[in-house]
Amino acid sequence: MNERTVTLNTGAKMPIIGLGTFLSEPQKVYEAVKKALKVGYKHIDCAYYYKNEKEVGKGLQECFKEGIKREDIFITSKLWNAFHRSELVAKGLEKTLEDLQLDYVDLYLIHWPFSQKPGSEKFGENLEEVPILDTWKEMEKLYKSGKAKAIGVSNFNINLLKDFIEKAEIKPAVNQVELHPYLPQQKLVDFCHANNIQVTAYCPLGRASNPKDLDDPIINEIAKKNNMTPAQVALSWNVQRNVIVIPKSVTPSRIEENFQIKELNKEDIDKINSITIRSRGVDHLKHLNLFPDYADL
Ligand SMILES: NC(=O)C1=CN([C@@H]2O[C@H](COP(=O)(O)OP(=O)(O)OC[C@H]3O[C@@H](n4cnc5c(N)ncnc54)[C@H](OP(=O)(O)O)[C@@H]3O)[C@@H](O)[C@H]2O)C=CC1
Ligand SMILES: O=C1CO[C@H](CO)[C@@H](O)[C@@H]1O
Repeated sequence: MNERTVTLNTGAKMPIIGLGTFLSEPQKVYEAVKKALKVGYKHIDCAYYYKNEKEVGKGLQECFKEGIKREDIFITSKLWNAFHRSELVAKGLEKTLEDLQLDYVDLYLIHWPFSQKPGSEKFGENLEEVPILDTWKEMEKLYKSGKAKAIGVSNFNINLLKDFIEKAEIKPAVNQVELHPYLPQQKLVDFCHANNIQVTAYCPLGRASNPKDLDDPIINEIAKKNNMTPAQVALSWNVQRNVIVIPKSVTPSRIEENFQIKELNKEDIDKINSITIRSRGVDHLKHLNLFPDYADL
């Protein structure tokens, strides 16, 4: 199952499992990237905001020297909220490319659907209004320049996407949102798929949620029965609905474990779908009070 890919609206294939890098300390992420590519990952999820792209880049370059080909690896990065002004979008990507030591990224996402003043590093400080479609126009230019082989969004709900799909010249290839058994957001996933937008699950192990998906008795029972770990069950569940997963780990054994997923039978999938506990771990938008329909995000 770990060899599966999804096809983007550009025709490119995106590996269904990638390595997440948020909160991965710089020196650890360097080792994590090397370990991941060694055990077969072909996809790394990065962001300017994570402040470790230089070390991700170092790890990638070392792997390329050892024979892994750049074109076989799928790299995602994200435009930080402080680079939404038209004149800053290309600069945001340039900084990322410089840090990653790459000529292009395979996918570049608008990280959040709101803007912060230039120079803002802390989430949610110094908000400012920049029309998101102006930012998107610049993203389209990056796509046309070849520096971003595909472009997409993150943390968009159905309402925000509807407007995009209507007005954007180039439609978003991907929407990256929080998805795990305690936050399935099936309506959003279905909407994206119906509109040829692939979906990436962040926090696929429920890192920020409370209660924890990985402690759930149903997930644990299914794991035990199938000789899997709870993490593998949570990842397989998303992959089996064609959702890309980007579990983060800096622990070598977990990096390997998260790549060894197995097909669950329909009965197990139905059981996971019958779980009614809901928990959103990343709920900044609620606190910023920016989107009245946040609940749908
Ligand atoms: N677009 C966006 O706004 C967002 C994007 N992201 C992206 O999604 C990625 C994944 O989400 P993230 O928030 O990191 O959360 P995850 O759900 O991937 O959980 C990561 C946590 O789980 C631990 N872990 C990893 N593997 C296992 C395992 N097999 N068993 C038990 N625990 C495990 C990790 O610990 P350890 O490392 O110590 O092994 C880490 O503490 C991010 O790293 C980032 O790339 C995340 C949030 C928001
Ligand atoms: O990518 C991200 C990682 O997770 C954070 C929340 O804990 C988000 O704020 C951020 O967008």
